[in-house]
Amino acid sequence: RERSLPPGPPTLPLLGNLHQFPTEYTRIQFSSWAKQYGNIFSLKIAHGTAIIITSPKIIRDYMDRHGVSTAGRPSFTPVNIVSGGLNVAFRNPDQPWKQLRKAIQMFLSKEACAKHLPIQKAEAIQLVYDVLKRPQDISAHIHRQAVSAILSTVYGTRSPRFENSLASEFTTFEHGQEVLFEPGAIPPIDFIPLLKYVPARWAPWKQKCLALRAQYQKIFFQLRDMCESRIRMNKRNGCFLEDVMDQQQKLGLTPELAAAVGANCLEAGSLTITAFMQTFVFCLVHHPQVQREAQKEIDELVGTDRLPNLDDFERLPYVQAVVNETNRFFPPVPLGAPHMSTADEMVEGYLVPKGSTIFMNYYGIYRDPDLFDEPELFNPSRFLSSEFGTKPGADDTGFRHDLHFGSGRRICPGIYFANTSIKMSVLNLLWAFNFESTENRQRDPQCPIRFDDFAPGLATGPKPFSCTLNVRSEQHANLIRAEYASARSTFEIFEHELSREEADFVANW
Ligand code: HEM
Repeated sequence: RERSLPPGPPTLPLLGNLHQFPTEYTRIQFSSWAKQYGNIFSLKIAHGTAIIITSPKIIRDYMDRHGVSTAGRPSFTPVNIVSGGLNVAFRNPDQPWKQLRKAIQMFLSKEACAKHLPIQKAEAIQLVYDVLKRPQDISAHIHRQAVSAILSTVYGTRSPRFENSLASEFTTFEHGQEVLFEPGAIPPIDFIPLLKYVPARWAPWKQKCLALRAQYQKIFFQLRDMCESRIRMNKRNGCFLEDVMDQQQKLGLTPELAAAVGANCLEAGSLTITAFMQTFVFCLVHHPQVQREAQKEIDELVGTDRLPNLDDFERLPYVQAVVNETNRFFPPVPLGAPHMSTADEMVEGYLVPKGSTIFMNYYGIYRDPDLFDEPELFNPSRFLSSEFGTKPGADDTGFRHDLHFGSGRRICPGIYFANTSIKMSVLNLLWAFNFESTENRQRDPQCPIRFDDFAPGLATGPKPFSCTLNVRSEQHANLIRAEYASARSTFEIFEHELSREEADFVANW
């Protein structure tokens, strides 16, 4: 390691720290190294450098304030193979990135999101209706809702059920990617480029990438073609991709780029929202006192004659604290998406050389005992006594509520869309159900959730868990049924291309 670099674990000749780079649960190893080497430390991966930041202040001062020189992305060959080089989150800020990001921002602006609100609201109603009918399948219902809301708004077609649907096909594809894309999960081909040329038969990672590429083309080209044929047949339903296709020339998008716009929204948006919602349910299942506190607050404001609405959220400080604590306890993208520096820069007295891969260790920040009292405990009340949940006397410089959505020029463009969906779903679920564990293992009552309850992956949440959600009263159940019946007219606009089985399902569900 060059002396000007931030400190880090001792290196071996040629390999650097390559032999120590974790192959899964990278977030845990990074957080433990941060304790040992500080909130900015470095790793040598052959002759490349990785910088790991575990401090909101450094994220603000370096990543946010030097947005241009930290906006690069390290080359990540597996993503490029799967997406044909068009995954916006993994592309350097070149012309196609600008085109894709501009188009995606059109879809996600506050103005555009106002148009998406009715279907987001209807999907949040179907979530509670689905849970009412099949309470033990909450995990599938959450996946379905997240995928279906984006499918409807982007492509104009929805997934009314999870099984044998676009939602399950996409989720299988997405899980395949997630496991493969976690830092450390495959050989370091981008640090040792020679490894790229190992033939597929000796490189399992390559075989997996090629299989995923075939799935990508099937799913996203088919969805784009569906929109195209709707436009040709004059049967538009106002979805975003129809706008993109109308402006394809103005936006300079080839048909492949147009398909990628939708693919990026679906990929970046659905798994992250799902990860948050799964974590939320998991934490509530194991903290009945938090449920009761949140329900008391909701009951006082909303009562039992109506479902909650989005405006209620601003008047429910404890529910807001539950959402903030869920993000702190396990951020959906624990290490963010790696950036790459495009210029030499001095940070906290150390050199961050041009070409370094930079990780923002949100997981480590939120588990830092210097910042949070008993960070391993799920305790929403910490957000009632300080804005960012930090302990008395802790320095909260650089904290913001959207810290875990990234930084600088690459900050997530979907914050508003995601938060709207999360707020509505959290409110509906808390209003309607009591969450109960159905697993037959004893947990420590002081600290019921452990780090190994969570799965590896880039965007991830708890490992599969068993629970059930019981409706709180017959009056709640009746209201949910009535709201679902009213939501049908919002759904119908996006149900013209359902398969016969899906149409039968809708008629009988
Ligand atoms: C809870 C929900 C979400 C979380 C936690 C989340 C988090 C993130 C993070 C950490 C990044 C990387 C930022 C960086 O590089 O510094 C990112 C990028 C991105 N997100 Fe999100 N996201 C969420 C929802 C969404 C939604 C709903 C959409 C769209 C429908 C979306 C679209 C994107 C896109 C397109 C990028 C790539 C931006 C770029 O590289 O230029 N995200 N997100």
